[in-house]
Amino acid sequence: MAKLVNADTQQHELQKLHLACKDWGVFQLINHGIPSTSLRNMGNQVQRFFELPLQEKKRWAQRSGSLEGYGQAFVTSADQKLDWNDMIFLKCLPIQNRKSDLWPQNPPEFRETLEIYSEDIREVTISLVKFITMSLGLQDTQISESFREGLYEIRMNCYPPCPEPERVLGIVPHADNSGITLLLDCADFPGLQFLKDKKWVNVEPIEGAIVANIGQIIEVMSNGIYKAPEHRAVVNKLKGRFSIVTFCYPSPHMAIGPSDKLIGEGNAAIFKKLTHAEYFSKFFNRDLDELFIDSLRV
Ligand SMILES: O=C(O)CCC(=O)C(=O)O
Ligand SMILES: [Fe+2]
Repeated sequence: MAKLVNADTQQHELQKLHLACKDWGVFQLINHGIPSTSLRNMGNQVQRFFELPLQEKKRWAQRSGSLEGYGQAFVTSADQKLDWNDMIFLKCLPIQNRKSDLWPQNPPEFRETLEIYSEDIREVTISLVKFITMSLGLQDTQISESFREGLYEIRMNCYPPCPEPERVLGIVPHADNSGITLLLDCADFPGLQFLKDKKWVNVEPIEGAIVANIGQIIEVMSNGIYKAPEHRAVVNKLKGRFSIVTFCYPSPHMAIGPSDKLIGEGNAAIFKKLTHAEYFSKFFNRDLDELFIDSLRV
């Protein structure tokens, strides 16, 4: 990530970050420190995995009742239109959370590339969250440091070309339940869109950049100053697209609630304080007719 050198420049950059987090909840990171060759390797491994024959990919298929492994997102109702999406979802950090039987051994460098990539993403996350808390005016490093022992879960998406792209979505509109999400877009045409002022806005892929968006945990910690933006993926008639999406969560020991420094003196907490376990239990038992974020309000 760009080193912020003098105090004026730093204040100016923090103000820009503040506006990006407040008005958009999403921005593109350049000069983040991960070499572009390493991003390219990761993209290549994921593409090579998805291009394997179905029977081969199924060696790492999801087990019943879990999203981890190769497969598709949960079907939540019988009349649901399915996402035009194939994925492999793997818990990457901490290392003890890895289910190595679900980590592909084909292509042969897949595992090692993913190991390196997840460590790189963790470093970027810790510094990015530090700057995000600074842009909120918080002087503590407790939040950013909690991402050092955080959870890093990677969803690799494949959106095949679709003969009738206007009739389906790659991923239906949603906000992420993460702290932040870091997305590597492997395409050279847009597919990811964010809702801004009731309109869908394309993210134009920038070679070597990482798309960062605020997740609902940072929304809660910021007491709603920053919002987890709604987004979706659309598909293309002629071209397939891959994306590599890391959901970054703070340490499970960290409570999920508005930062103490942002409440009091006329600022009431708008979200409850929950343990990590309570937050996830609420998420997995959520009422699908209600927005998850609304169930977190006081
Ligand atoms: O692939 C994309 O562009 C979006 C993916 C996404 O939003 C997700 O996996 O949560
Ligand atoms: Fe998402």
